[in-house]
Amino acid sequence: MGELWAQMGSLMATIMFVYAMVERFLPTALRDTLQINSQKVMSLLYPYVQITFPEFSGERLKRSEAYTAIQTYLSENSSQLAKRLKAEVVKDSQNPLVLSMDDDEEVTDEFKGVKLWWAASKTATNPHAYSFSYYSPPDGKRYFKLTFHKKHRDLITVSYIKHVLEEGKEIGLRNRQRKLYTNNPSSGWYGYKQSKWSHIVFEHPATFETLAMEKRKKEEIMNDLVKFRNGKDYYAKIGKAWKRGYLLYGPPGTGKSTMIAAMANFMNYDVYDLELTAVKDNTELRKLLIETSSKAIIVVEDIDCSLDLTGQRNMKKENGSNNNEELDQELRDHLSRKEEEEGNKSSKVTLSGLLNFIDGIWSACGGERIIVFTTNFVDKLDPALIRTGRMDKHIELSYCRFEAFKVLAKNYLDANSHHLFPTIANLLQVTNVTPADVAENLMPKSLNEDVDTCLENLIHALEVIKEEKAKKKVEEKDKEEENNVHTVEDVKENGFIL
Ligand SMILES: Nc1ncnc2c1ncn2[C@@H]1O[C@H](COP(=O)(O)OP(=O)(O)OP(=O)(O)O)[C@@H](O)[C@H]1O
Ligand SMILES: [Mg+2]
Repeated sequence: MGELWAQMGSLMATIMFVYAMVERFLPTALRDTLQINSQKVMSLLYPYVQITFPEFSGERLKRSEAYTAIQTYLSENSSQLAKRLKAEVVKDSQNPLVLSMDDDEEVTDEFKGVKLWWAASKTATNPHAYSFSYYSPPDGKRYFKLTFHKKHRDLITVSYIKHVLEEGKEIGLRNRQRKLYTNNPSSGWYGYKQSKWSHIVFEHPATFETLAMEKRKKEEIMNDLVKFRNGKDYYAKIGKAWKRGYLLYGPPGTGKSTMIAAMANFMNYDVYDLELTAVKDNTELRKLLIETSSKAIIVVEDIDCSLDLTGQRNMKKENGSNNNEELDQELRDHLSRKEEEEGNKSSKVTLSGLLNFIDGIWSACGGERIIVFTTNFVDKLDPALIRTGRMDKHIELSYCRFEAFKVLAKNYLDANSHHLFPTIANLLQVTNVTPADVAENLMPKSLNEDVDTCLENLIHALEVIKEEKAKKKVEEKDKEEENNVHTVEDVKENGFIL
């Protein structure tokens, strides 16, 4: 055995010596030929292809999207197989602790029957280069290495990598923490902390299940949303931008804002709450649109109050305090200056600007976006704004009827049925109360209030409303009759013959 080791040692020494001689004395051209041929021999002996995906490519500024997507893909699909895992706290993720494979760990994957190997590695840094330095050596550059047999080159480079990147992005979007954005006034768009939108984590708990609404109507909206979500290819086929507009209208407290939150939770989308009065002009509006991401709901609440879409602002000006004769000149001047200032400050977004925002050429950028407008007065809106194609689906949220009440009773009291339900059903048919009012009455106000007390409270409130309504009706009838009598007396007095 000792002899064998001695022979091995001398063989190695000879090889090293020959290699050094070749390096030193062989002409460069000959050396290159030798190298190419040796690589050919190696590739015959080792028929595998390797692709590396570095964490930072080029300038070390931005993490490579491909690296992040691969990491997410591998965390979800292969981390169960890895023996050594790395735990990272990832910001903006639903589950902040994400496990991924550790450095120098290898996992296998399979694609259409082909086996592949993924390894997480790190380039080594030379510690001697930092031996006299105050700083510790930097971490090596991380990368993923994909290895597969060369006969599957086309399948892997064309289909598999695309599949991994798409799936990784999809998982990332699914696991991300959703955000609620609101637009900043343009004075804050530039400078050190420039941003057009500010955000917080979106945590509204509303769902379609808790939304008080007729079941049929609810299902119709959910089906519409699902169809939209799965419609990427369809929209491309018909040559339409992948977006859909919803107009939610109804009296205050009927659940328009709640429905938007339910939609966002159902679709797993971010919400951009656009405050139009803070947008100076159409150009700013377009810039804001460009900065929105895909998989988002863009909301404009109370559209009738946000913009001069109805000619209201002019009316307000005409009736303004400046016309008051009693005001002295100085005060009038002051008010007119102030109005002018406000006019300059306020939004110059026009109807055509908003229409362009919804379905102009720019609106197609980003894709997969829902635009929602809400209003209390649908009749006040310009028909151009809500025509089909812009606002594709009009949803009326109305007063609370029995079916909606049952959802609220289940949400607030865990009551699926009760002997007081029929009384409530009858009362709801003759009173126009909003789900917000019903919800308020159903909510227990103290620890002593049980289901019976809450339902009785609601019945009492509904009866009061019913009585008031009846009283109002009688008063209106009396007034009408009184007017009729006056008319008859006037006619008599003026000598007309009936
Ligand atoms: N359909 C509903 N289902 C469940 N809860 C509702 C519903 N409508 C109203 N509510 C309750 O009433 C509150 C007010 O509702 P919401 O803010 O959604 O009304 P809105 O229609 O947006 O009113 P506004 O026109 O004043 O903006 C909500 O917090 C919710 O608890
Ligand atoms: Mg609202």
